[in-house]
Formats: sequence, C-alpha cells, structure tokens
Amino acid sequence: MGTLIVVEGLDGAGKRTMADTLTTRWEADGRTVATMAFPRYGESVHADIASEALHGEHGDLRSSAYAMAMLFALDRRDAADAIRDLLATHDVVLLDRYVASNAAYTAARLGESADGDAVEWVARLEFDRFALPVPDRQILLGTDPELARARATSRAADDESRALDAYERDTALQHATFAVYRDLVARSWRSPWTAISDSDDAVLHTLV
Ligand SMILES: Nc1ncnc2c1ncn2[C@@H]1O[C@H](COP(=O)(O)OP(=O)(O)O)[C@@H](O)[C@H]1O
Ligand SMILES: Cc1cn([C@H]2C[C@H](O)[C@@H](COP(=O)(O)OP(=O)(O)O)O2)c(=O)[nH]c1=O
Repeated sequence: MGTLIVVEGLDGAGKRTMADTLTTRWEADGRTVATMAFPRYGESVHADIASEALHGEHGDLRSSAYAMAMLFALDRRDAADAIRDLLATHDVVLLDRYVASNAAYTAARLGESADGDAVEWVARLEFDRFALPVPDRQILLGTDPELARARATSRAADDESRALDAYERDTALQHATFAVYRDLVARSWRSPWTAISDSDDAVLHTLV
C-alpha cells in the first residue's frame, strides 16, 4: 500500500513545481510515484463547470461557496477508485490539491476559521460520505500570498489559458485562505502536516 501525500497552497504558490521536484527526487531514490492534480479539468464535468463558473459562466453559481465546494468534491468522488488503485500499485501517490483546498477556500469565503462549520462539512462530505482516502501527510507550501499572487499574475500574462479566475483575482480571499491553511496545519487536520517554503531543501528529504 502506497503513501498518500498532498501538496496544498495558494494559487501561484508553486504546488505544481513542487510536485514535479518531489516526483523527480523520489523516483531517483527508486520509488514509484503516481501524481494527480485537482481540479481534474478536461476529465471531470464537475471540475470543468467549477472552472467555467470561476471565469464568469453559469449565472450566480459562483456566488454560493457551498455549491462551488460541492462541484470540487464531486470531482474528487469520481476519482476515489482511481486513487485507491494508484495506492495499490505505487510507493507514493502525490496529489496537487485535495480535500484541504475545499476546506480552506470554503471557510475563507465564508469568513470562518478552521474550527467552523464549513471545514467540518467538507470533512464529513468528502472523507465520511464519499469515503475518499485520508492523506498520510499534507504539505503546506507557505509561499507568502503577495509572492504567490505575483507569480500567478505573471503566469497569466505568459499563457492565456491560465487567465486569473475569480478566486485568484480576490486578494482578500487569498489572504484569508492562507490563514485557514495555517490553522489546518496547527490543528493537524486529518493528518500530520509539514509547512515548508518553496526552497526548503532539507525538509524535502524527510517527507517520505
Ligand atoms: N521556487 C520557485 N521560485 C521561483 N518561481 C517559482 C518557484 N516555484 C514556482 N515558480 C513559478 O511560479 C509560477 C507558479 O508556480 P506553479 O507551480 O504553477 O504554482 P501552483 O501550481 O501553486 O499554482 C510558475 O510560473 C512557476 O514557474
Ligand atoms: C481543488 C479545489 C480548488 N479550489 C479552488 C482553488 C483555486 O482558487 C480554484 C481553481 O483551482 P486551481 O488549482 O487554482 O486550478 P487552476 O490554477 O489550474 O485554474 O479552485 C477549491 O476551492 N476547492 C477545491 O477542492
């Protein structure tokens, strides 16, 4: 049975880059690594509708924090068997965003903290009702919100398919989400967490 590791952080924090770095290192150490990124755009109708809503489609769908979170959760529910299959056949399964993204962004949208109703609702829906595998470890990429925003903005300027969505444009939401993430780390929410900077080389070797 493989180890389920999740990379979390703000938009532009460097999650994809970190996932690539970790995969390269673990494979060089002889481990088999499978990766998956949420939302699964192009593979999940729920993920695609969420993205479209964040880019201005589907009327007032985006205005409901719970409706948006439900779409992201349904995307993961459809992937649960695939995650279990990957865990059966690989040493490490590395996820770029997972359930904690829904917990952090939804609580932040509603002005709640990590001990509020939204975080509890996400856990019950995704881990209990949808029976999604619980991570063995979650990593918070603690990139400062201003730096993450600058990176997301420059990426959007270079690549029109990465145009900033409603959450990425919302600086207050990014700061609030970062605060909830730090609270999730402090509470060891659903797993042990490691908070790292995006250049924390020493810690990277201790993760698996
Ligand atoms: N450690 C780093 N130092 C400088 N730039 C970085 C670093 N990590 C990522 N970036 C750049 O920041 C941008 C966002 O990184 P990415 O990994 O796509 O973030 P995320 O997946 O969290 O949205 C990309 O343009 C990437 O090249
Ligand atoms: C996976 C996930 C993402 N989100 C948010 C975080 C992001 O602001 C937004 C889109 O995800 P993101 O990973 O930023 O996708 P991309 O940069 O490729 O468009 O959705 C949630 O609120 N809940 C979730 O479960």
